[in-house]
Amino acid sequence: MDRERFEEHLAAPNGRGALRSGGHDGHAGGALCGDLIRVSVRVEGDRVVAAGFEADGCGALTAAGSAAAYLVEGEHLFDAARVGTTAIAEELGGLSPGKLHAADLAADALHRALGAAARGAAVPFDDERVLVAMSGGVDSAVAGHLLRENAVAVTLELWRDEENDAEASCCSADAVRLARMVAHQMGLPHFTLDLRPEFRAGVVDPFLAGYAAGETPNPCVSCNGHVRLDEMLTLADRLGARWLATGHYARVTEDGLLRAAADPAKDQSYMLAALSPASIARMRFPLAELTKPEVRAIAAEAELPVASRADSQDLCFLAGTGKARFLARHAGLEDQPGEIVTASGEVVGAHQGAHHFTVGQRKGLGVFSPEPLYVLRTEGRRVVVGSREDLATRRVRVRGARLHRPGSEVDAVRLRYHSRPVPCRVVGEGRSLELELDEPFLGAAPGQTACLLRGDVVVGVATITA
Ligand SMILES: Nc1ncnc2c1ncn2[C@@H]1O[C@H](COP(=O)(O)OP(=O)(O)OP(=O)(O)O)[C@@H](O)[C@H]1O
Repeated sequence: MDRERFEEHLAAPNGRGALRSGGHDGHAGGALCGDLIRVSVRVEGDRVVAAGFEADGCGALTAAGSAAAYLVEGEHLFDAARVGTTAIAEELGGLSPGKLHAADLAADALHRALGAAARGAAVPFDDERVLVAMSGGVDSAVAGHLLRENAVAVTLELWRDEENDAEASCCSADAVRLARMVAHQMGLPHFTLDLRPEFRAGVVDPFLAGYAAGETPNPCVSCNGHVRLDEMLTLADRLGARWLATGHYARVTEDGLLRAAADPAKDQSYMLAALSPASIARMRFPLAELTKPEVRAIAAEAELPVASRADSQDLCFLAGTGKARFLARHAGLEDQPGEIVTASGEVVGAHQGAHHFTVGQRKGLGVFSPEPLYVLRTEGRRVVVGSREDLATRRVRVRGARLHRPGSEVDAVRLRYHSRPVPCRVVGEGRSLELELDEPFLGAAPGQTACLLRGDVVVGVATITA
């Protein structure tokens, strides 16, 4: 460690107290670690014209804030967005492992400030440039790697609360740091975009309302369709990027519709079903033709530090919490005991709360029966169960339908993320439709997405209704 640069930054910090107003702020640290830092930048066009910081903590934090402000002021926005923990530590002549935390916090704050400022930036348009959505997972890291010649990276902060529900998930600060490190290792500019208010209003609140109304909502479909990809496309405009790429497994047809990925086991077109054709026209899915083992092999070959990182398993905001606790905390959906009854009204058991059940559910009913029993529906506090035959349906009503092709072209529907498409016919017109299925389907749950297909091409989307 070379103390000289460190001491210089400490003795005469660059930009300390600067930009109390007129810039965009990013904050990092908190009560837990005892260090707090604000970094501010003012961006005009494609340049960082001013930078400043304020730090409350150890000397290393002040030096790191000063280094961050010094490294980005006067720089092109993309060069500023290439400054991370390593560059800050290097500017300080190297930091001991104990002090590296200060550089991490300064980089966190800097990237939040750059992300906020980027929403008002105006970088000249480049037909080849692609904004890559990097979550800190292996899929999007490989997407970034494959497009690295023309890529700029962004990571979204979607959810964080006092009890840190999602500390292990794609939305947490750790995942943002990891994504930033991977992007910087590839030489890419990286931005952190704080979408917590939009995510709360557009995804979490409707999710909570859906459960409160006895439905089983599909938050990832609405997040992709109406929140995160729209916001990233707007950012792409600001950063002069024509394209937006993600690590989803999906394809785009020549006439601009979504199509299932080459690997049916990984296909995520269902999760993207609510994307508008205008958005699809700007999307790139570099993993479209790959299998997961191929993606991991590319990551290992390129020595990406996330090559063996586990896939995400749950909704990002539920990680570390579980649905029941989340619903109790955020929607006040406390357990309310009730009866489990058959369709004819016979009481066959008891439960702790109807919101724990989904139409089609078989496990966890706690009812002894010679024949398997399934949840048919919930009625207030009562959970109605029945046989497989009772559950099977050949008619499904949907609401909020949006078709990109005439209804007569729909030949199948996927009624759950991992279920097989069922051949069907659309009856009716407008936003409320009926689907006549060629074969019975078990467990069409109100609130879930109905992904309307022609072959393996997504030609429409709707929500299953009661
Ligand atoms: N917080 C985030 N910030 C930026 N992009 C994200 C974020 N979360 C997800 N994405 C984008 O959406 C894609 C699909 O997200 P999903 O949550 O399904 O993760 P995944 O399939 O486990 O992918 P990955 O391995 O990249 O995390 C990701 O590959 C990434 O491009």
